[in-house]
Amino acid sequence: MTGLISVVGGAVLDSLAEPGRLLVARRTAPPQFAGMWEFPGGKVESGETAEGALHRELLEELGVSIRLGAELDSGAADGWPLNERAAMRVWCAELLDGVPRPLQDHDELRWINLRNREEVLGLPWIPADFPIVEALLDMLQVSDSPAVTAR
Ligand SMILES: Nc1nc2c([nH]c(=O)n2[C@H]2C[C@H](O)[C@@H](COP(=O)(O)OP(=O)(O)OP(=O)(O)O)O2)c(=O)[nH]1
Repeated sequence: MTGLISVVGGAVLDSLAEPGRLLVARRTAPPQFAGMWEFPGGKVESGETAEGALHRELLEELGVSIRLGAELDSGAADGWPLNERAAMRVWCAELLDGVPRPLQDHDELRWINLRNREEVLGLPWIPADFPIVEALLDMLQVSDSPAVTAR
């Protein structure tokens, strides 16, 4: 146990097999993150698995059910560091049911084109997310698809 707060995020793709677009969400709170883009998700609750938390968060926040693909490898069991107290694990995912809507915590959702690296990285992401977004872009570029279709 590291004592870190566990956060999970979904890199929701238009297709796990042939990813072309990524669903991103603009936060409304807290003030230091309002207006910034992120991977929809949230904190793992007591008694939940990380994957279970991600399913729950995306249902609550976006009203969708998802199929999980591969986890984006951070090289650490806790995932990607967000700050001194929290780390986030991120999974690729695709929609199974529902049309994403900003039901909670976000005021806008957007499908962005993964092939336009400058546009993706030009969004005002939460600062801690930039290395994660870069790793996602790298993974999707180098892979013809198997890396995101597992599970
Ligand atoms: N969901 C999400 N949170 C992120 C990202 N990047 C990042 O630094 N964070 C931070 C923001 C928050 O401090 C924390 C996640 O908390 P949250 O507010 O989304 O969690 P939650 O939905 O469970 O909300 P709550 O119960 O605490 O109100 O992680 C990201 O890409 N997605």
